[in-house]
Amino acid sequence: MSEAFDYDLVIIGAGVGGHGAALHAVSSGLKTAIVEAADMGGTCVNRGCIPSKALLAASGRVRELRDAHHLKNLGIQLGNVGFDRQAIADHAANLVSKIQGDLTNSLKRLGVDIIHGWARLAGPQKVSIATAEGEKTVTAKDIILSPGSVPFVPPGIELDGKTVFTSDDAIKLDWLPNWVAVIGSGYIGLEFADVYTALGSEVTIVEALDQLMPGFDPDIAKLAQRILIAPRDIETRVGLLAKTVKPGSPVVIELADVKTKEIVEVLEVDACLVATGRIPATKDLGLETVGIELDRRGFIPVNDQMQVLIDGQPAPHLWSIGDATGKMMLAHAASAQGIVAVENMCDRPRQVDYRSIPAAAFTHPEVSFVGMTEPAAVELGKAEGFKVAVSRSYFKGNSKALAEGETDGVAKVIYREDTGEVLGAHIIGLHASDLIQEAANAIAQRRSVSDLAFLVHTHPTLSEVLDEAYKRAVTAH
Ligand SMILES: Cc1cc2nc3c(=O)[nH]c(=O)nc-3n(C[C@H](O)[C@H](O)[C@H](O)COP(=O)(O)OP(=O)(O)OC[C@H]3O[C@@H](n4cnc5c(N)ncnc54)[C@H](O)[C@@H]3O)c2cc1C
Ligand SMILES: NC(=O)c1ccc[n+]([C@@H]2O[C@H](COP(=O)([O-])OP(=O)(O)OC[C@H]3O[C@@H](n4cnc5c(N)ncnc54)[C@H](O)[C@@H]3O)[C@@H](O)[C@H]2O)c1
Repeated sequence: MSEAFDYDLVIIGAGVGGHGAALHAVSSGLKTAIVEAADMGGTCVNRGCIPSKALLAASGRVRELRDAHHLKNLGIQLGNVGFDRQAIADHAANLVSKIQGDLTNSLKRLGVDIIHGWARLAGPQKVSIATAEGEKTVTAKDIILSPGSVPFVPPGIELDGKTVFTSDDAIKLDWLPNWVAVIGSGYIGLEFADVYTALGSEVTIVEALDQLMPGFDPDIAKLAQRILIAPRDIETRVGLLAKTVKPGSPVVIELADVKTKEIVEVLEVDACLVATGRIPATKDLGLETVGIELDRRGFIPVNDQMQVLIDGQPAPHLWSIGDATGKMMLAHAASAQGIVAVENMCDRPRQVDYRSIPAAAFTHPEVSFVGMTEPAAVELGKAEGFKVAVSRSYFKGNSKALAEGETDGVAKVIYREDTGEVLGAHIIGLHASDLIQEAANAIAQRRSVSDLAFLVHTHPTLSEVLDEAYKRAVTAH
C-alpha cells in the first residue's frame, strides 16, 4: 500500500456493487474501507432482489398448489391450500437479515474496514464521513462511488407508504389489498403483479408506453401477455399515464391519455404500487469538490473501464459503479462493474461487456434475456451492413417441460446471418432465469450458432430448448 494514504481504496456505498468491488479489492491486495450510511447490502439485499424473490418463491408455490387442473394432470389431488400472509412476509424479512449478516461478515472476515456514516468527496483522493462520533476524513489512492438508486415517483403521485407505496414498502407485504393498481409494467410491476395475483388480489397494470413490458423484446412481451397476464386476474391500461394518485380509502387514480394529456378514466382501488423506475442517489456526495457534472438524467458519467468522466475525460483515481451509473440497474451488473474498476486500478486493463450481462424477471414462468432485442439487432445490422436472423424453439416440444406439465414458453435466439454470431437470446418459460446463463456465456465469447449447435446437452432437461434453437438456426441455412 502507498504510505501516503489511509487506504488504497475507499468505496462509498455497501450495496451489491460496493460489496463486489471490496471482495475483489482484497483479493488484489488492496487495503480497503467501505462506507455505508444506511443498511449493509443496499437495495438488493434489503429492499430489492432478496426479499422480492422470497415473496415470489412463497407466492409461486401457492399459485402452483392451487392450480388443481395442472395437479390433476400429474395425478395429484389436494384439498384447500391456505397461506399465512405474515409468515410469508417473515420469510422475506428473515432472509434479508441472514443475507445482510452474511454479507457484512464476509467483509469483516477479509479485513475490510466498515465505516458507518454519510460519505462525501472532499477533494481528490479524500472522503469526509459524517459518523455518529463526528466528522471523519480519510484519504485513499482510489475512490469508488457506489451510492445506488432510489424509487422514482412521478410528480402528481402522492405516497403514504400504506395505500400508495413503492417497492420499498411493498416488500414488507403488510397487507393484501383486494384490488391493487400497479403503475408501470417493468420488472417491479411484473414481479409484484405475480405475487399479488398468486395470493388472491386483483391487479390493474397501468403502462404509459404503447405496449406492456416496453423494455423487453416485442415478441416476448406479446407472449408474456398471453402467459402472465391474460389468464390471471389482471386488467391492463396501456398508453395511459397515471397523472395523479391520491392515497386513502379508496385510492383515487386519474389516468390521462399520453398524447392528449386529457383525463380519460378515474380508478378507485384499495392500493397502488408505484413501479415507475428508479433514479440515481447522487445528491450530496460532494461531487462538486472534484468537478463532476451529472448527466442529463442525474447519473454519474463513466466509461466502460468505470472511470468517472469529468468534461468527457477520465478523472484519475475516481471510479463509479452500479445503479448510480445508469448503465444496467441490476445487482450482478453492479458487482461486475466493481470488479472491472478494481482490475483497472490495479493496471490490469478490462472493460464491462454489457452485451453479455443477462437479466431476468422472476415471474411464474420467468422471463429472461441477454444481449439485443430483435429491433436493436436489426438496427445494428443496418448500420454495420449485416443481416439478422432469428431462430425459435418451444417449451411444448421439450420432454422435460412436458413431464413437468409446464409447456408455455419459447426461446428466441437472434444472430448474424453471415457469421452466425449470437447477438441476443430471449426466453420465457420454466426456469428461464437459469437457462439464459448458457446464452450469456456464449455471447461473452462471441460464439456462433453453428459452433454452439454441436454442444451436447443433458437429456431430458430444459437446457435442450436453447440447444434446439441453435440447431434450428444451423439447419435453417
Ligand atoms: C424490488 C426490487 C427488486 C430487484 N430485483 C433484482 C433482481 O432480482 N436481480 C437483480 O439483478 N437486480 C434486482 N434489483 C436491482 C438491484 O437491487 C440493484 O441493481 C442493485 O441493488 C444496485 O446495487 P448498487 O450497489 O449500485 O446500489 P444499492 O444497492 O442501491 O446500494 C447503494 C448503497 O449506498 C449507500 N449510500 C448512498 N449514498 C451514500 C453516501 N453518501 N454515504 C454512504 N453510503 C451511501 C446506500 O445507503 C445504499 O446502501 C431489484 C431492485 C428492486 C427495487
Ligand atoms: N428481476 C430483476 O432483475 C429486477 C426486479 C426489479 C427491479 N429491477 C431493477 O429495478 C429498476 C426499476 O424497476 P421498475 O420496474 O420500477 O422500472 P422500469 O424502468 O423497468 O419500468 C417502469 C415502467 O413504468 C412506466 N411508467 C413510468 N411512469 C409512468 C406513469 N406515470 N404512468 C404509467 N406508467 C409509467 C414506464 O413506461 C416503464 O415501462 C429496473 O431498472 C430494474 O433493472 C430488476
